Parts: sequence; C-alpha cells; structure tokens
Amino acid sequence: MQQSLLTFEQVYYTYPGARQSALNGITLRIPQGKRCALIGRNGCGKTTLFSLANGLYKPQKGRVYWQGEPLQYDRKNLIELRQKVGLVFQNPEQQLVASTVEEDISYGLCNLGLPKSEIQQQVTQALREFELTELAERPVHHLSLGQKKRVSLADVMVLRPELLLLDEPTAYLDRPQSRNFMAILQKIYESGTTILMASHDLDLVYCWAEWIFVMDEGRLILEGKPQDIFSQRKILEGVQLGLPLIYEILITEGLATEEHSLEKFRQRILQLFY
Ligand SMILES: Nc1ncnc2c1ncn2[C@@H]1O[C@H](COP(=O)(O)OP(=O)(O)OP(=O)(O)O)[C@@H](O)[C@H]1O
Repeated sequence: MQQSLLTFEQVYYTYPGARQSALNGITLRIPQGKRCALIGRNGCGKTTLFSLANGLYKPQKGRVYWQGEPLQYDRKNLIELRQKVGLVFQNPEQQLVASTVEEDISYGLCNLGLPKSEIQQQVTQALREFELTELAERPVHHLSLGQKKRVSLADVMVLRPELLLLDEPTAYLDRPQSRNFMAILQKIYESGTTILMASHDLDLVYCWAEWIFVMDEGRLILEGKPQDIFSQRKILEGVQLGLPLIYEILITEGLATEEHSLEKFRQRILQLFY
C-alpha cells in the first residue's frame, strides 16, 4: 500500500462564531511522491484543510497525523512540522514578512536557528533556483504579483519540505508567469517533493495531477486518478464543479479511447498551455 505523508482522520473545524463547520469530519490521506490536486466549489474548506495541515489551526475533533504520528502543537513541534509541510498561500501578501527578497527567503532558516554562513549559502542557492538573484535587494512591496508568488514559493522551498501545499498557485498569473511557475513546480516534483495543489482550474488539474481529491461541505466526496474522477459527471455537476473543457473535448471527439492515448494528450496539453 502507498505510504501516506499526511493523514486527516475524522477532522472537524468550525471558525469562532461561525454557524457551520468548515471541516465536517474529513478523512483524507496524502500519498507520498505524487502530484495531487484538491478541488471543490468556493467555501468547501480547501484553505481550512491546508491551515490544519501545517498546524496553523488545530482540529476541534479528530486528528491529523504526519507519517503516522499525531501532530503536536507546541512551538518546537510546530517549527519542525512547518519545515516538513510547506504552505504557499493564494495571496503572497499573506506570506511575505521581511523588507527585501533576500531577507524574506532567509526568515524560515533563521527560525530554525541555523548558523549564519549556512543560511547565506542556502539563500544564495534559492535565489538562483527561483531566478530571483537580480531581485535579492529589492523591497518585496515593489515586486509584481508574479514575482511575489515566486518569492513566496522560494520562502517555503528553501526549507526543503517533504510536502508542498499550494493554494491556487496560478491565480492572477498571466500565461508566461503561469508557465514559469509550472516549470519550477515540475523541478520541485522531480526532486522528490510531494505536492498538493488546490485549484479551480479544472483543465490544469486534469492535465497535471496524478491523484485528485474532491471536497464538498467540509468532507471528501471523491478521490482517484483524473480519468476516474472526471468520468463521474453526475456527482461533479451535483457539487457545481462540472468537467474540464479539455476532458469534454477529448471524450466528445472520441480522441481518447485508451488510457495510454489519454495520458499522451494530457501531457501534450500540459506542455502547450502551462
Ligand atoms: N476566518 C474565518 N472566519 C470565519 N469563517 C471562515 C473563515 N475563513 C473561512 N471561513 C468559512 O469557512 C468555510 C470554508 O472556507 P475555506 O476558505 O476553507 O474554503 P475554500 O474551499 O478554500 O474556498 P475558496 O475556493 O473560495 O478559496 C467557508 O464557509 C468560509 O466562509
């Protein structure tokens, strides 16, 4: 059986003062080494799930496990958890804390209490990897949104997390920035990092993901490979998701009758568009 990195078991979470639970007894296992996607209509609980995944919030009922061990919420364990589970917010403004790009990337390493020389070396490497060297001295509030997104990804990746959580990573990005982001993401995946991406872009999810989770009203309602998920038209329409346009075209034109050709189309479309 595939090992899971992070496991949610019957997890409930209600925001203070809210009448309805944001998470409603969700059980979900994030498989190691896969490109995973999380989809669901607005307000179904995706961001809340991410906030519990890296210990920002604590379940009111149920448990979250990292490699089989229940999460501990004291400061020391949370710092360790956030090194293993990196969370990139939808809006980079929520994430960027320091005045310059270089300082921002060094922030998490400083929290880990690493020696200065090691921090400098890792920051220099991250600046290079994320093509930010020329922006190192720039104030973060002078950057474009695409550049800010790249910095927020570098902030998290400099800690070498085992699991990367991305909330709507391509939202607000233009085509070249989106492509650039997806190319960086592919390298991250190839380096062995498990990725879970929440997205409303069903075409991207269909072409990119190896495993998809579908949430509704704070619960997991489906999970599986892209073709198994998107063949469930009735269920997806029932939760106001519908199908990816690309999948509709492939199916209605009879272009994808075998799993092999479907896979080839998905890869080609990913290269062409993202
Ligand atoms: N800080 C908060 N206080 C109170 N309720 C909140 C708060 N944040 C989210 N909620 C509520 O919790 C539910 C789940 O929200 P969440 O942001 O997790 O959904 P989501 O699936 O990420 O939505 P979207 O796709 O729009 O980003 C929603 O009903 C939302 O209104």
